[in-house]
Amino acid sequence: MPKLILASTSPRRKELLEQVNIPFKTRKQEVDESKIVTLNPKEKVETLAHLKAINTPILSSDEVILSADTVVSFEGGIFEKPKNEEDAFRMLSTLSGKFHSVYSGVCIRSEKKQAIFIEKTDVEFWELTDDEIEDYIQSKDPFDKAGAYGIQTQGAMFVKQIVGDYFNVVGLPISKVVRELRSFAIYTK
Ligand SMILES: Cc1cn([C@H]2C[C@H](O)[C@@H](COP(=O)(O)OP(=O)(O)OP(=O)(O)O)O2)c(=O)[nH]c1=O
Repeated sequence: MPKLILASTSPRRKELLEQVNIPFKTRKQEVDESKIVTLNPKEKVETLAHLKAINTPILSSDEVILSADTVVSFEGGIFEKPKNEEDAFRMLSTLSGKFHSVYSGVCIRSEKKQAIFIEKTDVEFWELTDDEIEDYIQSKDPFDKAGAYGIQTQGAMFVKQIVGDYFNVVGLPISKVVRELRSFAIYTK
């Protein structure tokens, strides 16, 4: 049986694999994300997911590496994790009352083969007041999340509707990941 290695420090990605009962270990990857300067969200998540996968060593021939990258895209701009409170405020006030897209790129690789795919989910936010945004920023929830919100945490209160896979917004389109892992002979328990 091949062994799955999650090349991620994201607690959400770990939880989603646990949720569907796939056995795995984690291995830290080091990638300088600032090197990827493209404004195309699909290209960005695809390149970064690939970079995370190839920067994670395969230590035995039965290992399969899984990595992912998630960004928020709005009117030609890409929102990653906010750098500070001002950055988080800028992102959330820009997304207020509008639809944006969340893109995740996923890369799965073994010694023999590699698969890369992208998933998009559209999210509509209610109109947000400055007070509401400021209170949310004080909770510190935005800072480890692309677009400065967590749909699975307090950021849920901003979401009017979504079109597409909810789990993709959380950072891993888990049902597609499960299907793709089958072609690497990795299965749920
Ligand atoms: C939009 C959104 C993003 N996010 C998260 C998912 C990702 O973890 C994060 C985007 O950062 P990423 O750079 O994709 O991932 P990461 O740095 O957290 O983890 P790693 O590179 O080690 O795999 O934003 C949420 O948790 N909820 C949300 O609603």
